[in-house]
Formats: sequence, structure tokens, C-alpha cells
Amino acid sequence: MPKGKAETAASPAGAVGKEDRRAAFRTMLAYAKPYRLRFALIFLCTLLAIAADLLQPYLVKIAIDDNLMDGRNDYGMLLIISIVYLVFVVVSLLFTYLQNNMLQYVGQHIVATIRKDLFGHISKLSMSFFDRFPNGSLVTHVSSDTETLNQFFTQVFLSLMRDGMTLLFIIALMFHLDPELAGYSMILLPIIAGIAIGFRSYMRSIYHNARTQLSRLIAFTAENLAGMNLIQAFHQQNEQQQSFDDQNKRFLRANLREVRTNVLFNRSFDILGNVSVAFIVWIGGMAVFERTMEFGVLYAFITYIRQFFQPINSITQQWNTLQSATVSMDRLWRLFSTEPAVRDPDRPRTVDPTSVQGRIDYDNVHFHYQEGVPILSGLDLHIRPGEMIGIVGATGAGKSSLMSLLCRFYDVQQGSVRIDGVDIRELPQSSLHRIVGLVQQEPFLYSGSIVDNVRLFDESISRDEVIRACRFVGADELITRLKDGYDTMLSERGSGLSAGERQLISFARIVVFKPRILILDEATANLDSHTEQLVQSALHVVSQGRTTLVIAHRLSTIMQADRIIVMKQGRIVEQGTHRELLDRQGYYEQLYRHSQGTQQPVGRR
Ligand SMILES: Nc1ncnc2c1ncn2[C@@H]1O[C@H](COP(=O)(O)OP(=O)(O)OP(=O)(O)O)[C@@H](O)[C@H]1O
Repeated sequence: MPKGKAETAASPAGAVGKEDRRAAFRTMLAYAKPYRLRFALIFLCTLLAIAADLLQPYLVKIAIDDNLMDGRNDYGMLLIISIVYLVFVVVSLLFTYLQNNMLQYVGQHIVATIRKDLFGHISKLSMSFFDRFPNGSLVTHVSSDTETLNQFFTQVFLSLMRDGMTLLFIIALMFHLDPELAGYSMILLPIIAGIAIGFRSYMRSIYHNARTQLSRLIAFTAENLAGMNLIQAFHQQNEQQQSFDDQNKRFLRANLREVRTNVLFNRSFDILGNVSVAFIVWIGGMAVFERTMEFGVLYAFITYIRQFFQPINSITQQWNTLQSATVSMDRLWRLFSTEPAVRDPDRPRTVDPTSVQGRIDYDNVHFHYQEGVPILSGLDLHIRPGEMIGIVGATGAGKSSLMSLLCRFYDVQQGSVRIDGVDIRELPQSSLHRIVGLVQQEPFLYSGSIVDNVRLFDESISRDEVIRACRFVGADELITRLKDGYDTMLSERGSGLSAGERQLISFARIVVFKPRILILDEATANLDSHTEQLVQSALHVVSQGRTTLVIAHRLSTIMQADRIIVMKQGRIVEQGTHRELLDRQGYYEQLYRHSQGTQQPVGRR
């Protein structure tokens, strides 16, 4: 896998230089290396198929000149030539079949490996990467860019090899038949090359444009599907339809332009082919009249000149795929070269996640997403093992950012975050994520059964363990009410369950995976009082014996917390118990008053 580019690399769709393009090509070609032997076999099959194909007109030439025109009437010879002709047809068919099958096998396997590596690579990238690149365009890279590469290995490679060899064979046969006429025919080569090169640069920009438009259309569609509830809630269907129509039209225009250019290119070749045949008929025909050339040679020549254009046309037709494949290679290579911003240290500290006490220290933490826009500036926070901390503050105060740093979704720019005195940057991320468990505001549920969602497809965790965990957090009642109980299949993102219900399932995950530190980003959606009660008691049981940090949107959730941290514009402005903070009559008391819908001070009631 290529190394080098930090995650700050430009968009995978951006333009790349020649050096990069070569590196991209080398990287993708490296995937073909394990199939060297098969490629050699494919080459052999191609060679045999072409030879059998191109010797057919030569056989006809022998039949014409040595038998028919000669007046020998040698029926036996004619029969042998016909049988050999048939054998050539069968041999050509057989080796073409073998060559195609082997090439498809190799192409599909190469691309499956690239897809596998790509998915593995993307899932290692840090959150800052996903902040920048829309999911839709990543979907395009994993699906259609890899498919274009498949076409490269099967169509382009095949064409370059098969058509290249055919061309060489034809030229050799033409010179063997009549060097003078072959020499005249070679005048055509620079003309054909000129047309091909002329189209090359023009087509490149056209293909690039079409790919970019498609990528944008897919990204737009994916984002809209993900946010469909919002679009419907705000009656934005017409606006979104309008934007989609615009994108769609741009893609349509780019596609039509691509097709038009293609047709123009192909027709130019056809015309050139027909003009050449006329030219050979005229020159060769005169030579036959003057008896300086045999009729069979002219027949074979006309056949070869027609076949001469086929491989050139076919190779240039592959321009299309080659251009798309080059763009896809560039983009895939860029993705592969993007390294995670958050990385494991070279020599990570070994820790046993189960023996962690759960002390957390934020020391002089400075953090920003974008240069010049500080989110946390010199924040200090020290949390004892087993302490339950509530975090409150207005929207945008930096609560989630504080938690993202503890999960190492991002790294601090200055200062440190430590667990039991160890800087989390010294820990392997796999250990850190076993130490810190997260229940998100909108927990992500996979397409799969409830059991699989709780144990995250880890088969080493038994079904009984999952059921016990669900009972422990009080999710059992909700799950058994569902049609198939624990085997109920959840659709994508767990639609069909409320945010509170999804959080209950996430709590069960915490019980199963036993992290020493729990972060809960409380659901903001209005929960019905019963689900809210269930979430509250689940939090109560799950937080026992764990250091727990709760981002609270309803102050009632954290009234019982050991300590409440009040945040404002990236700073901790107050901290204490609920009672202490009310008594202080400060910012927390104001927030509390707002949440209660009262204007009266509530501190010393
Ligand atoms: N991925 C991101 N990229 C850039 N800026 C971000 C990103 N995430 C958050 N921010 C910005 O950082 C600031 C703090 O956001 P954060 O989500 O930490 O606040 P919060 O207190 O959790 O807010 P809320 O209660 O609304 O979730 C906000 O100004 C937000 O716009």
C-alpha cells in the first residue's frame, strides 16, 4: 500500500500531476503481480488465437492462386485447405474462449482485492477525513471506480495485447505478400496516429467531467436519502428536486457529449478504413491487370487492410475506458495514500483494558477543527475513577468535541488527554476503544438482528450474554414486544426504533463490551416519559462502577451526577453538584431556569 500523503491531502477527485499518475499506475499494477503466470498463459492463448485467425485469409490466397487460378482442379488439395481452414476457425474460437475466461478471472480477482483493501483503508481513516469527504463520493470510489479498474484489466489490457499483436501480425503478413503495396499502406499509420493523438487530450477532459458529474449526482442522492426525514419535515422536496434536476441535467449533458465525441471518433476510423480499401483495390487491381500481382494476394491484402483497421479502431476505442480508468486510478491512489490523521504510536503502551481504573485528565487542552477557529482553549478537567460527570452548556459550547477527544476521533493540538495517567496517544486505538464506550445521541444500528447489533457481530459473545445484558439495562421488555423478539431484523440505521430505544440497545452493548469509561450523548429527541424512564434507569445501572460522562440536554438527567461541568464557548465556566451550582446563581442556574420555563431565580428555594 502506498505511503506518504497525510490526511490533509486534497479531495480524491482533485487533479494530480504526472508523477502522481505514474505512482497511481504502479500501485494498481502491483495488484496484478500475483497473477503473472496466468497473464503469461493469457498471452499464449491470445497468440495462438490471433495466428489461427490471421492465417485464414492466407489459406484462401493459397486456394485461389495455387489451385483455382492455376487451373489445376486439385480437389484433394482444396479439401485439405478447407479442413485446415476449419481447424483454424475452431482453434481461434477455443483459445479466444480460454483467454477471455482467464482474463475475467484475473480482472475480477484483482478488483475484489482492491475493493477489500480500500474498504479496510477507509475504515481506518480518522473522523477529520469523513468531515471533509461526503459519504456519497466515497461510495462511488468503492463501487464504480473499482469497476472501471476491472474494465481496465479485462478490456483495455486485452485490447492492447490482442490488438497490438494482431496489428504486428498483419503488418508482417502484408510485407510478406507484397512489400510495395504494404509500404503504401504504411502511409496510413501516421494519419491514424495523428487522429488518435488529436482526440486523446480532448477526450480526457470530457471523461473526467462525466465522472465528476456522476460522482456529484451519487453524493447528492446519498445525502438526500440519509436526510430524507429532514427534507420532508421542512417540505424541501421541491427545492431538492430542483437541485437534483440541475445535477441530473449536468450529468446528462456530460454523458451526451461523451457519446457524441465517441461516435465522431469511430466514424472517422470507419471512413478511413473504407478509403484505404478503395485505394488498395485501385493500386492492387492495376497490378493484377498488369499481371505483376496474383489475384489471391490482392484478395488477402484487401482482407488484411480491413483487419488492419479493426485493431487500431479497437485500441483507440479503449481510450474511453483508459481515460476513465486513469481518472479512477488517480482517485483510488489518492485515497490509498491518505493516511489517518490519528495514528497508533510506533511503540504503543500495553494496557489491560479490564484493569483500568478510569481516571481521566484533560490538561491544558487546545483544540480546533479548522486553523484559526479555536474550539477548546487551555481546558483543564480532572475526573476521578468511577465518578459520574454531567456536562451541560449551550449548543456549540464544545461538549461533543470534548468527548471526541477522549475517544481520539481527533487529536489535541496542544496539551493532553490522559487515562490513569497515560496519554491516550500512547495507547493502541484498539485498546482505547475497549476502555472508552460510547452511546451516541443517534446510535448507529446496522442492518441485522438485535442480537447482532448488541454484540456487533462478534460471534464469541453468546446470545444468552446478549439477552442478559438487555435485561440488565431494561431493554428486554421493548425487545420482546417486537415481532421476532431478539431476532427482529433492524433496517438500515435502525429506523423503526425511537432514539431512546436505540440508546437502550447501545446500553446493552456497553454491558456486553464492559468498557471502564462510558460516554453518553443523551438523545435530544423528545422521548416519551416511559422510554425516558427506561433510559434513566439504564444509565443508572450501567454507570455503576464506571467513570461516566453524560452530555445532558435535559438537566433532569444529570441532577444526581457527582459533578456537573458547565461549558460556554469552549471553556468550563462552572462546576459542582446540582445543588451547589443552583446556589451559586450563575450560568447553570440560568440554564436550569430556562429548562424549567421560569424567570424566577431557583438557587435558594
Ligand atoms: N467536525 C467538525 N468540523 C468543524 N467544526 C465542528 C465540527 N464539529 C463541531 N464543530 C464546531 O465546533 C463547535 C463545538 O461543537 P460541539 O459539537 O463540540 O458542541 P456541543 O456543545 O456538543 O453542541 P451540541 O449541544 O449542539 O451538540 C461548534 O461551533 C461546531 O460548529
